[in-house]
Amino acid sequence: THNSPSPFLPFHNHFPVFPSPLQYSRATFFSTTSIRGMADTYLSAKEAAEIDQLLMGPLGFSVDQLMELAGLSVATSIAEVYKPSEYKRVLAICGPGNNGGDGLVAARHLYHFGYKPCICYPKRTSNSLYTGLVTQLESLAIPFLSVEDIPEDLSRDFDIVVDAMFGFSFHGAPRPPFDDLIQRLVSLNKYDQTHQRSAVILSVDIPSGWHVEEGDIDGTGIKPDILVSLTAPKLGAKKFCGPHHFLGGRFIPPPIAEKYNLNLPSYPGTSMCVRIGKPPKIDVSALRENYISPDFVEDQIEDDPIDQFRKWFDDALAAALHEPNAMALSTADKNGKPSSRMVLLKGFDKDGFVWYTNYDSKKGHEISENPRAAILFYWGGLNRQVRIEGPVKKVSNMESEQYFHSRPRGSQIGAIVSKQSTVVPGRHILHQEYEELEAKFSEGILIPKPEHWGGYRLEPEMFEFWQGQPSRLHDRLQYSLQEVDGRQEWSVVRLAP
Ligand SMILES: NC(=O)C1=CN([C@@H]2O[C@H](COP(=O)(O)OP(=O)(O)OC[C@H]3O[C@@H](n4cnc5c(N)ncnc54)[C@H](OP(=O)(O)O)[C@@H]3O)[C@@H](O)[C@H]2O)[C@@H](O)CC1
Ligand SMILES: Cc1cc2nc3c(=O)[nH]c(=O)nc-3n(C[C@H](O)[C@H](O)[C@H](O)COP(=O)(O)O)c2cc1C
Ligand SMILES: Cc1ncc(COP(=O)(O)O)c(C=O)c1O
Ligand SMILES: [K+]
Repeated sequence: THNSPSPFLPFHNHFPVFPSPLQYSRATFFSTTSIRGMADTYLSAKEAAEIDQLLMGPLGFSVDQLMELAGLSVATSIAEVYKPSEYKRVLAICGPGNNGGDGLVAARHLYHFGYKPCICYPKRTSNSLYTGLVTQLESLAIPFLSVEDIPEDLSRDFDIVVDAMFGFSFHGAPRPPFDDLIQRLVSLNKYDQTHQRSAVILSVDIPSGWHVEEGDIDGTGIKPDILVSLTAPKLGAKKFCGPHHFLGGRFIPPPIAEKYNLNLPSYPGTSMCVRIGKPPKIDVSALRENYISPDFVEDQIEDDPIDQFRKWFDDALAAALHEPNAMALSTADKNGKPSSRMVLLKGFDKDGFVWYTNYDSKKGHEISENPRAAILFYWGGLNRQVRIEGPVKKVSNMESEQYFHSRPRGSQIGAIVSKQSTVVPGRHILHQEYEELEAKFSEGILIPKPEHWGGYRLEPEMFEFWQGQPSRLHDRLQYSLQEVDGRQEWSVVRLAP
C-alpha cells in the first residue's frame, strides 16, 4: 500500500482531544479511528486485484455478494448527498466488467430508494450473474437505453449520471462506444447558458478513462462530483478533487486490512458508506430541505393533545429516530432573559411532561424565579416539530426518589458528583470524585439521591403540532385551553406557516 500525507493526513494527526460533534455515531465515539473519515491508504491496480482474488478465494466470498454490497454502497452514497426529491432521474452507464455490475446493482437499490433510474449497458455478457441483474431491473420496468437513445446533452434528461464503465482493471485508451460516452460526461458543464443545473456525475471506484494509478493524467478526463472508492481508494483517486469522496464496500475482514495495512475510517452506525477526505465546502445559505409529508388536517387529529402527542411520539419510536425523547427546554430568569438546553423527557400523561435535573442548575434557578417553560421536540426524520408551553412545578420527592434509583448506578453517582452549571477546574476533578464515590457505594449499597436532584413537570397550556410541507406551506395545528361553560376545553386553530 502507498501511504501518503496528502490529501488525507494520518489518523493520529486528526484525532481531536474531543471528537467533533459533527459526524460521530455512538458506535464510533470511542473508536481509535477518525471521527471525520480520513483514509491514508491507496491501492495500486495490482493490489486491488489481489484483494479481489483473496476475498473470492480463501476468504469465502462470492462475486455476487461483493457486487451487491458495492452497489448498495454506491446507492447509499448518492442518497446521502442527492435526495430523490430533487435529483430523481438517474442514468447508470454500465461497462462490461464488475464495475458495470456495481452500476446495475446500484440502479436497483436506487429504484427502491425512490429514484427513477435508466440503464445504458452497451456491452452485455452472457454470464448468469449479469443476466440475472438485467432481469431484476427489467422486472422493475427500468428502461434500458441504447447509446443512440441517450441525448447528447445528458443534463436534458438526467439529474445524476452514474459512471460504472470501468474500474481497477481498465487499461489503455477507452474503446468504442465507451470513448464517446466518456466524452459526453466530460462535456457536462456545470451550468449551461440558461443556468439550468447540469447533471451531477458519480464515478464508481475510479472515474472511467482515468489511469487507475496516475489518475486524470492530462486533465481532460471526467470530473466527477462524487467518487465512491470501493474497499480502499485506488492510487488514481489522489487526483480526485470533487466535493464528495465516499468509501464503500463494508466487507473487509481483518486479515485483509492487516495484510494491506489498510488505514481506513470506520463506518458510522449501520451505514454502507463513509465520507472520506476533506469535508464538503457547503454554502450554508443554500442548505435547505423541501419537506414532503402526508396530510395533517383538522379532521384527523385527536381532541386531546396528549393523545395527539402520543400518536406522534409512537411514530417517532417506530421510525427509530435517535433519542425521540430529547427535547429543547427553554426557561427565562426573572427579567425575562431566556436560555435553552436539551433534556430527556421521562414521562408524559394528562398531568404533564416530566424531566429530571439538578434543582441548583441554571435552569433550576430560572424555574424558581419564573416558573414557566417551553419544551420543543424536533423529529427531523418525520418533518415534525411539537411545541408545548405552560407552568412548571417540581414533581413529588417520592417520584424523584423512585426515578433516581431506576437510573444506572454510574448516572446516580454522576448526579452526586456534578454540581451542575458550576465551574469545574478540570475533568480530572469529576473523575476523582466519581472514583471515590464508586468505592464508597459498592454494589448493593443504596446510593442516596441528592436533595437538589429531582424532576419537574410542565403542565401544558398550549401545544403546536407542526409538519413540514412543500414550498414552506407547512401544517401548524395549535391547541389552547379555552373556558367553555366554566370548564377548560382544548380548542384547535390552524396557524399560517
Ligand atoms: N473487492 C473489490 O475490490 C471489489 C470490486 N468490485 C468492482 O469490480 C471492479 C473491477 O472489476 P473488473 O476487474 O471486472 O474490471 P472493470 O474495471 O470493471 O473492467 C474490466 C472490463 O473492461 C474492459 N476494458 C478494460 N480496458 C478497456 C478499454 N481501454 N476499453 C474498453 N474496455 C476495456 C475489459 O475488457 P478486456 O480489456 O479485458 O478485454 C473488461 O471487460 C472494481 O473497480 C469495482 O468496481 C466490486 O464489484 C466488488 C468488490
Ligand atoms: C440529548 C441531551 C439530553 C440531556 N438530558 C438532560 C437531562 O435530562 N437532564 C439534565 O439535567 N441535563 C440534560 N442534558 C444536559 C443539558 O443540556 C444541560 O447541559 C444541563 O442540564 C445544564 O443546563 P443548565 O446549565 O442550563 O441548567 C442533556 C443534554 C443533551 C444533549
Ligand atoms: C446531566 C444529565 N442529567 C440527566 C440526564 C437524563 O439521563 P437519564 O436518562 O439517565 O435520567 C442526562 C441525559 O443526557 C444528563 O446529561
Ligand atoms: K467507474
